[in-house]
Amino acid sequence: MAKSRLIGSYPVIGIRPTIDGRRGALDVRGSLEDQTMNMAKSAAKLFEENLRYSNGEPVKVVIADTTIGRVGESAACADKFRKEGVDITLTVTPCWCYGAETMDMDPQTIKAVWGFNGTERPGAVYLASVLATHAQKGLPAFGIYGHDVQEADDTSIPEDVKEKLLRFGRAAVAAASMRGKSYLQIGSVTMGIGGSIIDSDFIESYLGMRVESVDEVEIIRRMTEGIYDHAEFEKALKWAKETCKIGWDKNPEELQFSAEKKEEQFEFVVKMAVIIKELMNGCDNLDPAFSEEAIGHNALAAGFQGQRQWTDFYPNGDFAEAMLNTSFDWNGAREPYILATENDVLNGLGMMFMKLLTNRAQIFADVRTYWSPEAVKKATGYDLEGVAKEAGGFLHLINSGAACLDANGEAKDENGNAVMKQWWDITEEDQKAIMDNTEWCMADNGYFRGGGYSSRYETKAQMPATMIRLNLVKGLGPVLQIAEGWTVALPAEVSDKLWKRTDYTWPCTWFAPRCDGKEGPFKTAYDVMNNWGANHGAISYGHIGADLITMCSMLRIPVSMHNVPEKDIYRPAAWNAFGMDKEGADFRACKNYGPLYK
Ligand SMILES: C[C@H](O)[C@@H](O)[C@@H](O)C(=O)CO
Ligand SMILES: [Mn+2]
Repeated sequence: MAKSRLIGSYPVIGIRPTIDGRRGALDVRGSLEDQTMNMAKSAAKLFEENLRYSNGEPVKVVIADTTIGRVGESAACADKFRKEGVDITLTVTPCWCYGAETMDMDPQTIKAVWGFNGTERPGAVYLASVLATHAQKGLPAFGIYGHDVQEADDTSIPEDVKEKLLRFGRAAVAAASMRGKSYLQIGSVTMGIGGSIIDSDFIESYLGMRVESVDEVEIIRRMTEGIYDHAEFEKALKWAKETCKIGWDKNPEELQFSAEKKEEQFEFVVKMAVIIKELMNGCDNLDPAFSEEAIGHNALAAGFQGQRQWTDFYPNGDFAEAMLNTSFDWNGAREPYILATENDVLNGLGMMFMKLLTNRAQIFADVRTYWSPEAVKKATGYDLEGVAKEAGGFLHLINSGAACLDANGEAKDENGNAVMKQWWDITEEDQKAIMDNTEWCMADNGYFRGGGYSSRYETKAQMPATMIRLNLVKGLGPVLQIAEGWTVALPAEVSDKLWKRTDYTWPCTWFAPRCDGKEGPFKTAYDVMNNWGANHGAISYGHIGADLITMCSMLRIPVSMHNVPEKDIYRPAAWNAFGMDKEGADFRACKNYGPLYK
């Protein structure tokens, strides 16, 4: 599989088996060595078998050389972990240990502690004690304590413990993967959209990333001076000509470009995609004269201005945006890029959060329209059913460009269900089905005077989905909104009527949030939209709200709105000290701890 060229380490998980240090005639420590180290090995195996980096490789896990009974062993472990690039630690124990001596004191690591629920030794008592010490020292840690007592020789991991360990692991790997990578802004503010006014301080202090910025003229320079991988471009163009189904031209006759011009624009937009890829990740195949350009911007995510100026004059960036966000291209299945359109950096970061959590391609969309049951009935005669009916209507998610093609739902799982797969599972058959169900229509001349193409598809299947929005509020800082729900499969004639009332040549997804009918932002789909923080949403396959909540607590980004069941909310133990109202406590705790990289 094609590998991305992101430079910089991926976060390593370090397991810290802690133990009661007492020797003497009964040798308490000696009696616990095997059980303690076996816990560490079980946890390491669980992580290695279930967690992957965004490049598809299994997460690397290291275990301390010895169990940790006194501070000298804590220091030796910290030293080893520093050398191994450990960003995340899990302390495990079946017994009492001396918290302040054995805890992970590294302010930069993301921490969890698993106290074995076996009553022979007080592992749970250590857990409670060391979590209190973590709170006292301003080093919040996640606590894991199994619900049911286990036999002392039981090395299995109960399901509830597994769920917390893996949620912690996925969120911590996602959060720590951002460290040291770049967000690349191509162009600048788009049509006055606030989300495209980049806030470097937020990206640096909350995410540990840096902001890179290039003017869009850099794309023209590279085209003009041939600063791109020519073989890659030829391969991309050949693939695109064979694979992209050209749709129709909706523009008035007098504004339509000639066949030659359209052909020229198609080559232009494919070359844009190759060049933006190389801007993000560099390229080993450039002419040696371009050794500077070969380095790239080490971008984990990027944004393209997308509208306007460029699009008033040049063919648009929709092909580049759509293809880079998709789980494959002319090189086959590969790690999806994150490329936001309209330079909405906040939406691009939301897409990045969910790509890192799921290793799936992401959708960028306008939260365009709420359709009530009454409005749908009036416009189409159709009575809502299923999830759309339960949500009291649905939302039209549609934006030109940066919606991954995976979202047309043409990839199928082993049972034939529509799915947006983790990128390494995408088959040739999936790729063909996805491309066969995508058209590339001429760009709307009203919005894109410079021409180009827009990807067009409809998400025809019902799939679980999560829509988020990262907002910046002056005086408060970053907040995240989360709406779990489902894509809606509307009857073709109903979808067509509604879609035709707006941008019929753009990618279209109907979305029904999970609503509860109670007063508040999740009463109906209308309330979700009416409370949404901006014009855009980032949408992922799956119900991943709980993972997002855990990851946001690691990043100290409070969650201002969500429909995740309370039982699934998992944050550092110290959050409990900030009150019983989970949302308020989250705000107070995030404010108290502040950004990780301040
Ligand atoms: C009308 C604007 O040109 C479109 O881009 C609009 O649909 C948007 O996406 C604004 O976010
Ligand atoms: Mn938009």
